[in-house]
Amino acid sequence: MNQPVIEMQAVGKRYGKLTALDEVSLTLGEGEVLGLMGHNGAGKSTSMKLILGLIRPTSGELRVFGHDPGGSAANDLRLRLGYLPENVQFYEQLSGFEVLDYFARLKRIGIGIVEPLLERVGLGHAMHRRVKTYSKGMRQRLGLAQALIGEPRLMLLDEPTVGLDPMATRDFYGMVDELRDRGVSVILCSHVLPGVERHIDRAAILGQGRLLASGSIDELREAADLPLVIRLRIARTPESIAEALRGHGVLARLAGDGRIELTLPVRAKMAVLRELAADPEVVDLELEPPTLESLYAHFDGTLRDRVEAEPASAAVHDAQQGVSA
Ligand SMILES: Nc1ncnc2c1ncn2[C@@H]1O[C@H](COP(=O)(O)OP(=O)(O)OP(=O)(O)O)[C@@H](O)[C@H]1O
Repeated sequence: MNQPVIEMQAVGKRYGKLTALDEVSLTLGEGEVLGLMGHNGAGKSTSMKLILGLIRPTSGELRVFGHDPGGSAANDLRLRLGYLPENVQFYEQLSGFEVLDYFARLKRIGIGIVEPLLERVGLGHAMHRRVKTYSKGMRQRLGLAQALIGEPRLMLLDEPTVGLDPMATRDFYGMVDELRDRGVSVILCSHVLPGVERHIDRAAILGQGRLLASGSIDELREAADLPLVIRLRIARTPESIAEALRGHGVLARLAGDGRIELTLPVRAKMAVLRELAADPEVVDLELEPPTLESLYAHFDGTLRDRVEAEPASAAVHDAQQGVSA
């Protein structure tokens, strides 16, 4: 396997007594898109700042393209990184062209890249308009163009689609897909974003600085073992359907749109589908595997369980220490 673009081994970051990141281990390969998810204060921005070399870990080992991002290779590394911060701000009086020209000069990249880059993010038509006239989606495109200066091999995108309408969000993910196709590695940092799962290879879920789960969506689905939902168009009562599928662990209820919603264990999927396919009264059915949102809620729930269990286990530990002392 090629050298990972990012290698985090038991990385910790403390601010005084506060543990912002607690022994987090993660890798990111070339051309991989990772969704870094977590609630407010989970440690997402801290992870980004560590990777960017803006802060140093308190413990553990972090390598970006094989180097310490806060070490002597930091300047070279930054040329290979692109960063789109949350709520990106620009000089409002400048045009999109002038903004990008300014950032290109900071990175010591020739002005010749500015126009093609603005075209690439769909701002060609507005490049000479002042930023203050740009919509949220246009500002976000400009932010992406800024992050793309110098053709970075690793992009860090912080909450990139917050506030974008569905079309602008779709366009934005289209650009992420394009980056992946070019072999660029991407970290999409977010609270959970609807629809993001199609555009990421793996998700990592942080909670209170700990890595609660990481893997492909399929791996997370398997680990979470959440029930599957099947929605049926059929002129029968939920009770009669549950009765017909007895033995498969199926729950049935009438959904708001008149469909019947079945909830069942994943292991019963094929057996239930075969029975439904053979039933002439089933007009239509939709399969709804657990979404990233429900997986996130599941793993975030495990954090709450752990935190609730911890005082008890700590008390047991203290008690045991007391006995042995
Ligand atoms: N410079 C700092 N000094 C002290 N504590 C900090 C500092 N930066 C972050 N923290 C704390 O570290 C924890 C993780 O913060 P971080 O910004 O990484 O969270 P986040 O997941 O990005 O949250 P959000 O979604 O709100 O941006 C929080 O408890 C935060 O208060």
